[in-house]
Amino acid sequence: MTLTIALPSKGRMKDGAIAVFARAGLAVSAIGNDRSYRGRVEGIDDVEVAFLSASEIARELGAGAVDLGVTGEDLVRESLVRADERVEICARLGFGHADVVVAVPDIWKDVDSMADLGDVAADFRARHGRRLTIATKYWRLTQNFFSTRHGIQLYRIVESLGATEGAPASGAADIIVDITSTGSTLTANHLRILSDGVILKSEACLVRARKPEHDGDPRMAALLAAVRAVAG
Ligand SMILES: Nc1ncnc2c1ncn2[C@@H]1O[C@H](COP(=O)(O)OP(=O)(O)OP(=O)(O)O)[C@@H](O)[C@H]1O
Ligand SMILES: O=P(O)(O)OC[C@H]1O[C@H](OP(=O)(O)OP(=O)(O)O)[C@H](O)[C@@H]1O
Repeated sequence: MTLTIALPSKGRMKDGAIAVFARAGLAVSAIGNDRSYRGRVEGIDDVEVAFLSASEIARELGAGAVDLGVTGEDLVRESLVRADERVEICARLGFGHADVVVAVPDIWKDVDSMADLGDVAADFRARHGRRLTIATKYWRLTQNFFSTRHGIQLYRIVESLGATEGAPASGAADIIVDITSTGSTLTANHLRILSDGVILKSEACLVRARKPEHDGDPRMAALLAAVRAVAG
């Protein structure tokens, strides 16, 4: 049986993933020309590479359609219900660092923590005639953090697929949940992370689909050992 490794075809994760594999002695090349979405690892015949987008890699790992993949932990935890039952994070790769955070307008001076935000949410309908709204593409992470972790139930998620930080200023939502690395987009949009508002500290990870046939497969053991030796 051929093992399939999914690597990012584009975007932030692509170069870092190829570089980690190269350091691990696994030289990845595209089959055919550079636009090809299939590749191979030089010198290893029964392993194939599929080039996919980072978010697709998370979904394909969850479905068991690929064996190993490199993608962001945020995408794994957002895309998959009970992610730890379906996949294993085998190594943290030391690039693609970004935090998924709860951020509020700077001018909300009295709101520093999730508890403060809970108070605001509880009063919101009485004050404004509607629920507190949160712009995000991270539905699952937001619901888990607000409802399960902090017991905040009175809010509404407004889906945002881009320029999320602009939502409070445009009136599309009151607050946001989004990914940040340098923090400059938040600052430019007059937003502030709550003191306990970091939902997840994400980075690029080597992730394995949990499949029984991997147990005792020397190819899987060798791939994991090689990448782990150079991770971080
Ligand atoms: N500053 C950052 N902003 C956004 N994502 C970042 C940042 N730094 C690291 N990342 C990581 O990169 C991932 C997004 O990468 P990319 O845009 O290539 O993925 P994608 O969602 O598959 O792309 P697309 O939406 O085009 O299909 C994030 O989910 C996160 O893990
Ligand atoms: O904390 P920072 O370093 O400012 O980075 C965070 C920003 O970068 C990403 O957006 P990007 O503009 O790259 O576009 P994208 O939403 O298409 O990923 C992300 O969605 C944030 O908006």
